[in-house]
Amino acid sequence: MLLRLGRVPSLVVSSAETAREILKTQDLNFCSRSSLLTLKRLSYNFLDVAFSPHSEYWREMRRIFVQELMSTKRVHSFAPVRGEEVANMVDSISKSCACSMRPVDLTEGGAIRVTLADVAVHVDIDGSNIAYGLIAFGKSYQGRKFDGGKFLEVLYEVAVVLGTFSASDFYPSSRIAWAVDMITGLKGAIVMVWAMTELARKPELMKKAQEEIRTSVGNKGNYVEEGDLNQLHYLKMIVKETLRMHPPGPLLAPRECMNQCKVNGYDISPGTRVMVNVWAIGRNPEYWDNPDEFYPERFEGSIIDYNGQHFEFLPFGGGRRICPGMTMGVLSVELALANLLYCFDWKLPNGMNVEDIDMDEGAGLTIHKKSPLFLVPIKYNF
Ligand code: HEM
Repeated sequence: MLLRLGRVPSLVVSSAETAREILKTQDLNFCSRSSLLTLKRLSYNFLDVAFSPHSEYWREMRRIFVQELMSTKRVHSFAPVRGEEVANMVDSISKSCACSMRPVDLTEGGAIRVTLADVAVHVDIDGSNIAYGLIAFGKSYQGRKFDGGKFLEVLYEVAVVLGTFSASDFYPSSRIAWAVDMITGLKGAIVMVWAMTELARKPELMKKAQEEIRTSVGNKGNYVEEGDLNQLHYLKMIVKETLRMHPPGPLLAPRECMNQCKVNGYDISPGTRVMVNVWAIGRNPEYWDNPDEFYPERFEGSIIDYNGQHFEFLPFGGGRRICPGMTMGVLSVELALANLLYCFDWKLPNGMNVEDIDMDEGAGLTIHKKSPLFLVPIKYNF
């Protein structure tokens, strides 16, 4: 579908077959990003990886990012940081359920977001020479006190201000939200919230996941550790199913066509903005049975994965611009979700029924839950 948004010809791709054409067969024609003014300023004239147009500079930056920061070895070396943050999250929820049956807010600003933002920011900033001290966020920053919450606050504020002044974006604030998510990896918060929302609507699935985790991990410690995750097949299916139904980047990050080419017989001009609608593809009945049903079992014995090779399931995109933080993002989500399910039973607040859970999605280029998710945690004791 070709739309003209302002003066920008914008191509929306909504089938797995055409997504393959864009992200694989003709990836070299479509692996640039649009040069939006807001992003240009936010990224100091595209000095980043995510928004930089295709160039020698981007190739080199991405190579460094992938090899030095996001290699499997490096991501695993951050395990203690993730463990510490997840423990903080569990402890803070434990405190609130020790005193009362008070519901906790699991959405933005709530326990989950803080945890994953901290983990992601550790890693993001660690990439530069400012370095590894930051891994212990809140502790030291080249000898100075570093306040992670404040840092995020400032980042958001700058983003919003830039969004306000830009005339060139058609969705200023949401595009900026995407930018901030991209920089900080906040999309992992989004996934956690949807996973808990879907499980709250289907208590039998939540119970099944809890049984798997509690049986497999037993009572050897207070938390699920990263080494335990390999055994948790059902949990992994829940994360996949959440990414299918609620991909945090429903249109990926907009690409830009670099060369005159043909897609499905149509002429596409250089400069055309390209959005791959992975949300629609993930809910297309041609590829998925009962696509609107949250049914993690559909991944049982299936080879479909989010590695960019299965074009009906593209939560991390594909081709040269595929998300380089995939391993890190999935690990963080799996670990945090496993701990929420291992350490607590979850109930709906008094007077609330499953049908009352609001599934509305916030508008924008990232799809977050519009209203907060309040659940009552009950500490589980072996
Ligand atoms: C569950 C969590 C995450 C999801 C669902 C996600 C999703 C995405 C998507 C859809 C894209 C666009 C891909 C494309 O255009 O084909 C992307 C790009 C990117 N992501 Fe992620 N991401 C996640 C976590 C992370 C984390 C933790 C980091 C870094 C620490 C990260 C860093 C990036 C970067 C740098 C890009 C731009 C790559 C480029 O343009 O070359 N992401 N991500």
